[in-house]
Amino acid sequence: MKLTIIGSGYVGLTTGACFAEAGHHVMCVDNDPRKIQTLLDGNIPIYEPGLATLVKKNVVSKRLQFTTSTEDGVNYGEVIFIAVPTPPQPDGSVDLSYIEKVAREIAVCLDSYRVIVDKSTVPVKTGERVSQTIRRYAKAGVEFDVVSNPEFLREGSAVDDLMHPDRIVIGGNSDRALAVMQKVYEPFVAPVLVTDINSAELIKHAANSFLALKISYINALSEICEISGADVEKVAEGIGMDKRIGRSFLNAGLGYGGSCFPKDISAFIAIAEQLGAPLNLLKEVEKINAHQLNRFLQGIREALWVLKDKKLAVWGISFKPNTDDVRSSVAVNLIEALVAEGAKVTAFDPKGMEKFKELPLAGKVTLTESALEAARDAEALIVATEWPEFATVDLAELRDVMRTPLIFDGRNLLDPEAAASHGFQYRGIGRGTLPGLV
Ligand SMILES: NC(=O)C1=CN([C@@H]2O[C@H](COP(=O)(O)OP(=O)(O)OC[C@H]3O[C@@H](n4cnc5c(N)ncnc54)[C@H](O)[C@@H]3O)[C@@H](O)[C@H]2O)C=CC1
Ligand SMILES: O=C(O)[C@H]1O[C@H](OP(=O)(O)OP(=O)(O)OC[C@H]2O[C@@H](n3ccc(=O)[nH]c3=O)[C@H](O)[C@@H]2O)[C@H](O)[C@@H](O)[C@@H]1O
Repeated sequence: MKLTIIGSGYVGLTTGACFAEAGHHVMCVDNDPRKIQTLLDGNIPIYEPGLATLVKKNVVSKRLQFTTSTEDGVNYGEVIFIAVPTPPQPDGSVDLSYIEKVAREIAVCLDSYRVIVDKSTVPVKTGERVSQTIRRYAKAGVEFDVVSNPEFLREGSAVDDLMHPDRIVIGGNSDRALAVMQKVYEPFVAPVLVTDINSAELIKHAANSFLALKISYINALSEICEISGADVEKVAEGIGMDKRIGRSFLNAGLGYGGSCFPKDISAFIAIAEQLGAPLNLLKEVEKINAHQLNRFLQGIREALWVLKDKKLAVWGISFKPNTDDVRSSVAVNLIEALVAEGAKVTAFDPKGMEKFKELPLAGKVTLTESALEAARDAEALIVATEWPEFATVDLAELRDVMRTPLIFDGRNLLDPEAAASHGFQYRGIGRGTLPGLV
């Protein structure tokens, strides 16, 4: 099939490449000419494991192409996916202006029947507005259907998530459009759940919110563990062994970040309130998330007494491992707080430093070539992102390069006993009874 994707960012590009890999012909559109030029030059604007190979292969086989022209895209694809940003507004609700603009842009180019699919994460009832907008701006009599097909990929494992999804959700109110969508997903072996548009939109916000709720639950427990002398890692294991609960998303840490959870949870709260069915439970999830970073910072202050002019090493800048994405990264928020208190921060991230350099904060931080280099002469080391390579660092060497042996492990990545045996004072998250506590 011929498919078009409007918005060639994280979701658009990874989805486009995977659709092409599955045998479709895909045109990816973006209104950022620099992004499209980068792609036409054979470069990939994001780091995502496996993506570069997939894009190159499908460009060579001419299954994947790039353009800045929405008109070309609308003429090309039988199905037009919308994958543009849905950023938060100051009040937490979603800025839907990108979606509305694309709806108008598609409408004026429509000449014959198309299925228009919303892949961006949007509040319930957005599909209805997209449909009304297209109808208003399109030529009289032109046929189209709007479908909601939310995306569940995770950054860092996007290619695998897209090629082998847990489920595919298709929300539509027309049999004609649903039949087209079944054809789009025919090459993928995954259960398909067909719903109405509103339910599909709601599933996306509800799924992300539930995952965030799980994280906040274990983070709230981590505080009790610290006070009572229990170990949150064991508690998570014990809870997670119950199949009804599951161990995943019970990693205590600095809280959730990234370009999706923070904005999607606040968006869900806002739309629920707007519809008259407030989700106060999620307000608590947000509070716990903010409290977790504040608590961690307080622990650093208590141990170091004064942060001003102290040299602090931070390992990890990206919002999670295996991505270069630093959008709404808790690691960045942490660095910002340390810098604001006058600390001299030295940081290293395997992939996230280039994108970090685009932020004004980067001018106030020393970036290094390696994790050990960041830790040289540091008075404390803070682990902010759980890159696997940090876990295998030679602790003896680390002890040698650091000025004073303090580790604050915001992701429970290092082995506390090994750290203690190398003379470190170690503080993790919710690891109350462990040796060598700071
Ligand atoms: N990043 C992720 O892991 C996931 C994101 N989502 C959702 O997908 C949507 C997109 O997110 P990302 O891909 O991360 O955003 P992004 O910012 O990486 O990409 C969006 C792209 O859309 C382009 N764009 C904006 N307006 C346009 C227009 N009028 N015409 C053509 N292109 C236009 C931008 O230039 C940008 O390249 C959001 O709603 C997000 O919540 C859903 C699942 C996963
Ligand atoms: O809507 C989206 O954009 C996506 O949001 C998340 O994916 P992503 O943000 O890429 O990454 P996650 O692995 O979910 O991690 C999100 C945040 O939660 C944190 N986290 C995750 C798991 C955990 O146990 N503990 C924890 O603190 C991570 O450090 C990270 O800051 C969801 O997992 C995807 O299913 C969804 O498609």
